[in-house]
Order: sequence, then C-alpha cells, then structure tokens
Amino acid sequence: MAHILTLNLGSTSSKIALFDDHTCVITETLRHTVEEVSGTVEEQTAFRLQVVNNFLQNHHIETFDAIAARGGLLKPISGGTYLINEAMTKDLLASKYGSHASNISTLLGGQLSKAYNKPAYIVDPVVVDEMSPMAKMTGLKFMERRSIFHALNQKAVARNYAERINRSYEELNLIVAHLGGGITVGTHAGGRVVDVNDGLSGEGPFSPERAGSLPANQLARHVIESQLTIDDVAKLLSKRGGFVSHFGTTDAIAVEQRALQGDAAAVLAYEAMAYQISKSIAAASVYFNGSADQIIMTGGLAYSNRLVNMITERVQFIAGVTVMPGEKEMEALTAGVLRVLNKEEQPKVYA
Ligand SMILES: Nc1ncnc2c1ncn2[C@@H]1O[C@H](COP(=O)(O)OP(=O)(O)O)[C@@H](O)[C@H]1O
Ligand SMILES: CCCC(=O)OP(=O)(O)O
Repeated sequence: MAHILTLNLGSTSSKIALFDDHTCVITETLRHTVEEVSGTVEEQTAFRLQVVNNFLQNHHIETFDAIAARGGLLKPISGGTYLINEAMTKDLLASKYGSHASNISTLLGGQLSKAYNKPAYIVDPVVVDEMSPMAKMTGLKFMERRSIFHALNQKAVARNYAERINRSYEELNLIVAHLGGGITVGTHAGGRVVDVNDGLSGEGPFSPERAGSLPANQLARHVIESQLTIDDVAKLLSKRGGFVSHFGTTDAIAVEQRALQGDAAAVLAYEAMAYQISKSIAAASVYFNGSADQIIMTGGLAYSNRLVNMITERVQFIAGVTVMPGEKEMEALTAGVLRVLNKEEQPKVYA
C-alpha cells in the first residue's frame, strides 16, 4: 500500500490529505482570509509550508511514499502526471506564466520532495491545453486565448459523471462549470476541453475573487490612468475582482448570508454572478449547436442551493443539470500519482 501526501492549495483555501492508496485517511481544509493569501511567492510559500507542517505534526505523520501536488501555471501542456523537476520550479519561481496559488502547491511539493527524499508529482495542471484552434482565435492577429482552468476537477467530475451513467467520458458532450474562488466553464467534447474561459485573465463570469469579462476600453483607460503595472493588472483581474471588489471578501457564504438578510447589494451581486455563469454555460452549448448531454456544476459554490437553483432555472432548456458540489481534486491527484507508482503510466517530463 502506498501512502500519498496530497496538497491542493487553492486561491481561498488549503486542502491537505493523507491517502492510503485510494482511501483518504486524514484530510483538512483551511479557509484563508484575503490578507493571508496576498503575499509574495516567498511569503505565500512560507505561509502554506507552515500550514502543511502543522498538518504533518498534528497528525504525527513522519513519512510517506510520494507527494501529489496541484499543478501550477506552467507552459501549455497535455494532461497527465508529471514529476516535479527543476525546469518546473524555475518557471514557477519566476512566475513566468503568471501567478496563482497552484504555483505554490507545486513549489511546496518540490520542497517537501527534497526534505523527505520522496518523489513529488503534479497531475492535470491548470494549463492543460486541448482548446480548438477556432476557440483560441481572437480578433487581434497577435493575441490568442489561453487554456487556464480547473482542469483537474473538471476532468475528474466529468469522468465521474460518465461512470455514474455507464458511459465513457470520450463519447459524451458535457458542459462543466467549476464554481470556486475562480470560475471556469469548460466545453468537453468527446473527452477534450475544446473551449473554456481563462480563469485568471478577465474572461467569463465574475467570481468570489475574479473580475470576469470586462469592457476592454474601460479597462485600458483605468490601467493607463492609474498607471498600473502588468503585475497590478494580473492582481486586479485575478485577486481583487468579484466579491472582493464589491464586499472585500472571497467568502460566498458570507455574501449569501447578507443577501438572505435583505442587503440589496448582496442580492444583486449574487443574481449577477448567477446570470453571468448561466450566460457562459449557454455560450458553451453553441459548440454542440445548442445542446449537450449534460451540464455539471461543481466547486465550493455548488454547495449553495440558492445559486445552483438560480443557474438551473436559466440553463435547463439546454440539457439536464447535475450538481457535484466541492471537488474531486484530492482523489484525482492521488489517483494520477498511484497510476505512476503502480507503473500503469509513465510520468511525463516537463522540459
Ligand atoms: N455551503 C456553501 N455555500 C455557498 N458557498 C460556499 C459553500 N461552501 C463553500 N463556499 C464558497 O466556495 C468558495 C470556495 O470554493 P472552492 O472550490 O473551495 O475554492 P478554491 O477555488 O479556493 O479551491 C468560497 O467563496 C466559499 O465561501
Ligand atoms: C488558474 C485557474 C484555476 C483557478 O482559478 O483555481 P482557483 O479557483 O483554485 O483559484
């Protein structure tokens, strides 16, 4: 039996678990405030390392066989399990392809691999790229859309749904909406995510902390007038948008609570987010000429019946709706590493 330490550091939370093969024996989810997750790469790595060390100490875990870590912003690559190596670490330390909590996951996986002398892997990182050329094209010759999304969870829940109905993922046409700190809506055509909004760069619905699609001209004017740097813009779009901009929190439960108490701003923001998610789902259906085999909603926000019902009302004309709240990321990370440890799959190499 293999003991796997599984690390999934998200934008609003840290999820850490110990698995015995596919069985999760210990798990913890820590929710973080905006301040806690706002530091530099070094500050974030130190903060999240402390969180992982506390987990190991509290549960008297002295060793394990391998580490499964969420994969960060690397160059666009195919799905699969990759050994964390120096080339990855170098790109992530330099934030070469952008900055996101998943970068810290991979970096910490690498650090712990050295400290414990055990291999560390990432599985289906956020940069898995299966986008169709048609979806990548923009109206500017020098600009292409990027595939940056919750690849791990979207694929895991899509496969899980296919299993439930005794079909194969590869024969289904699905729309998967991951509703978390960031929101991405993927078009899964025959087992490939042929279109999806870039979860970090001002595309798609706004979310607890993402700005979502913005009027480009107004954004450009704001950037110039406020003399923002590239890093400022990335932060504005990916860390300071959505509920953070409107209410100063990434906590959708708190915003929903305000809405339930009759706070008009919170009612409107919740409605607007549901409307934008619904529009993205409807837009995704166009790839399948307006239909799909199923719409799946997943992620932390999918625990909210209020939000899910608001979206379902608007999109159920397209296809049936299945809600799989939370995420299957921990299981999917572990399964990817077990496939390598059990020699069912060769680990891929990031060069
Ligand atoms: N029961 C719930 N009802 C509404 N929102 C929820 C619920 N549980 C978690 N959330 C919200 O989901 C978001 C986090 O989603 P999650 O998928 O865990 O995020 P991350 O992107 O950090 O992995 C937060 O805004 C959190 O408040
Ligand atoms: C980088 C795209 C995936 C994403 O947005 O993840 P979080 O919701 O965990 O921030």
